Amino acid sequence: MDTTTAEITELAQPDPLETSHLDAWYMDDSTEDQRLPHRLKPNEPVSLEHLKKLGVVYWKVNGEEDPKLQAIRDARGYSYKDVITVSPDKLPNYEMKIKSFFEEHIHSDEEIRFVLDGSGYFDVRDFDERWIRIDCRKGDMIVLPEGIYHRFTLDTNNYIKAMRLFVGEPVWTPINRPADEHESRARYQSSFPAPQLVGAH
Ligand SMILES: CSCCC(=O)C(=O)O
Ligand SMILES: [Fe+2]
Repeated sequence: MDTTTAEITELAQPDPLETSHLDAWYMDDSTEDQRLPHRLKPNEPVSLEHLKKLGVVYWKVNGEEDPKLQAIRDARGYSYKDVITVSPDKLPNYEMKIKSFFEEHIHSDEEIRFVLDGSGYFDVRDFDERWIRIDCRKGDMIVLPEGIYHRFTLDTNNYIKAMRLFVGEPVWTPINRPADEHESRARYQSSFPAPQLVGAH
């Protein structure tokens, strides 16, 4: 059965906040192993609603055959896809790659990942610079917007397999912090401005 344009548009909407579950939390400052959860005690969760304000988009996708995947690709123009496996024995130059994934950086495009297997953490900076850790597992699809400061690490399972999507020819180049003068950073800040804190208390 063909999917109509209206159906594609509907399926590609970010999941309704009340039905989505994505575990995210503010990180502690400990310099212990980056693969540990680094939750605050007590835990300070971060809602999907908050992530949305930072420009992070999320869907739950039920495998590669889920029509939602194709609908999202069609609606957002994700023409390119490949699959990356990050684990000590599957990723060439593993140590170097892992190190560069965890350097705080931005990109001049969205970073789109659909987790096919395993798990890992995407960390993004909040408006006030605090690190938010996002626990991504099988079935989670997230988009980090152009210009957001972020990094990635495996968790203690040391394994993730993810589909990477892109509009057109992929550019994976990280622009390491400081990138405050980069045009993608400026675009990010105008698209997702920090909420006005004056008078908030
Ligand atoms: C989960 S994909 C592996 C990490 C990655 O591709 C990246 O940080 O750019
Ligand atoms: Fe990145």
